[in-house]
Amino acid sequence: MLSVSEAEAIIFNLLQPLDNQFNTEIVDLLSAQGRILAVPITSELDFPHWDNSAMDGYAVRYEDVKGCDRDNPAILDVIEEIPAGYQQISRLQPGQAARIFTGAVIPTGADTVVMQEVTQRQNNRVVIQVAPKAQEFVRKRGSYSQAGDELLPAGVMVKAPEMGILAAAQCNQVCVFRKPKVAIFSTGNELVTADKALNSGQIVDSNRYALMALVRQLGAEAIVLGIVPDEPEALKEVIETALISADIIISSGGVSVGDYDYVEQIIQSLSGEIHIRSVGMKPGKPLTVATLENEDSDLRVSNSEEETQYLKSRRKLYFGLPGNPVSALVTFWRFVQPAIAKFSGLASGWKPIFIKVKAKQELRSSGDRECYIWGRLNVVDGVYEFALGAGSKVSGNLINLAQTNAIAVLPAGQNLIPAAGDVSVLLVGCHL
Ligand SMILES: Nc1nc2c(c(=O)[nH]1)N[C@H]1C(S)=C(S)[C@@H](COP(=O)(O)OP(=O)(O)OC[C@H]3O[C@@H](n4cnc5c(N)ncnc54)[C@H](O)[C@@H]3O)O[C@H]1N2
Ligand code: MOO
Ligand SMILES: [Mg+2]
Repeated sequence: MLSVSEAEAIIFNLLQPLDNQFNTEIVDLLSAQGRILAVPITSELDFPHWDNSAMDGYAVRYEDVKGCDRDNPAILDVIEEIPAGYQQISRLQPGQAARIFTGAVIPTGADTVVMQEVTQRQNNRVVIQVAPKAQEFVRKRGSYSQAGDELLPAGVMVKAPEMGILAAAQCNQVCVFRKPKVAIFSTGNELVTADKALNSGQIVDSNRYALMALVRQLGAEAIVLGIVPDEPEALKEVIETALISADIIISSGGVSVGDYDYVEQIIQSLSGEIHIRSVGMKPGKPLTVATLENEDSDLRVSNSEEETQYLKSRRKLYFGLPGNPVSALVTFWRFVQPAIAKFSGLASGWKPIFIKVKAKQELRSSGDRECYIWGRLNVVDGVYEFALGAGSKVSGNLINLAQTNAIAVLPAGQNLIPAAGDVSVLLVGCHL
């Protein structure tokens, strides 16, 4: 059985991330939030665009004010007022000052700004009793970045600061990676949708809803293909459908050793290659990972020869998650989430995030497999602490998974972490 790190390495190597030759689209700036930049962003603008004032005060010539103090104040004629957005009229001559406000253009002839708090106004003259440093409170043109500098690299997800930077650079059409298309379906005769009455022996296909939420949370497009009965033909059809429209396929259920677990068999019948059949982890042992040839609908339209070759070279990644709801979510968080994040074009921040924290309670595991115990990461007196989730830690117990934001990891061979001991936890529900 593969270790978790071996399985992770196999998955990350199988990934063929979206690239900026065939997998980009142009979106309006307002629709760029949450998208991933496909090309670096530069601007012809300098930032700041011109020398401007960092303070409300007076624009002066340093020569006129250097060395002044309470006994020898500098007294200057105030020749005009320059609020932000105003274009000055006259050039500052020796012995002159201009009233200036934060953000306003530094008038020609001035090179320093004196804060108004250290001045006294006397009609149309200003008395300055504290000598500033040369060029103090002047935001020099181009001091943040120069025309042509890279403002944002490719592979960055557009969040609030990046939205501001794109706007400041007047990047109104943004080139981003297209969204990953992730097909989701569930397998099992016992399953019904949430809106159906439950007959005896039936349960709701809760995995679909949870997995759809996780896929969307990553900014990917969820293609929900519903419930597939435990019939080989039905499963084959839905996988073929998924192969046409999706980059990544996620199924849950039917990957264990039961007589109705057909996923592996059908993947092989579609000449898929199975790379992972099970992993030494609990929960999540029966995880199945495969690749299948590209039956992309794009292949049918007349592409350029180059694009056809490109599409043919792109295999589809298949994750057969275990049916147990907690197993499905834990294997998603541990493997599928970083895989989709890397596939989506993120240059960094896609790897799973583990942090070392204190365990609030004693943590136990069988020790035979790498054990994932769900719970919550809380901040107690400014320090992260991992608190166990409620209820029995069995992989069918979805109900007690509520509010989970972290999963404690006990490596194989370690079956106990004492209360207040150090534990490594996997952050879930967020990625940097
Ligand atoms: N003899 C053995 N039996 C099992 C083994 C084993 O090694 N030897 N592995 C166990 C482990 S570990 C897991 S995990 C499960 C996984 O089995 P499957 O992936 O084949 O899942 P199913 O059998 O189809 O379902 C398992 C369980 O989960 C419920 N389920 C299934 N799909 C959904 C869904 N979409 N939403 C909510 N719940 C779902 C299903 O009703 C079953 O209760 O195998 C163990 N068995
Ligand atoms: O993989 Mo199972 O999730 O140990 O129940
Ligand atoms: Mg089964």
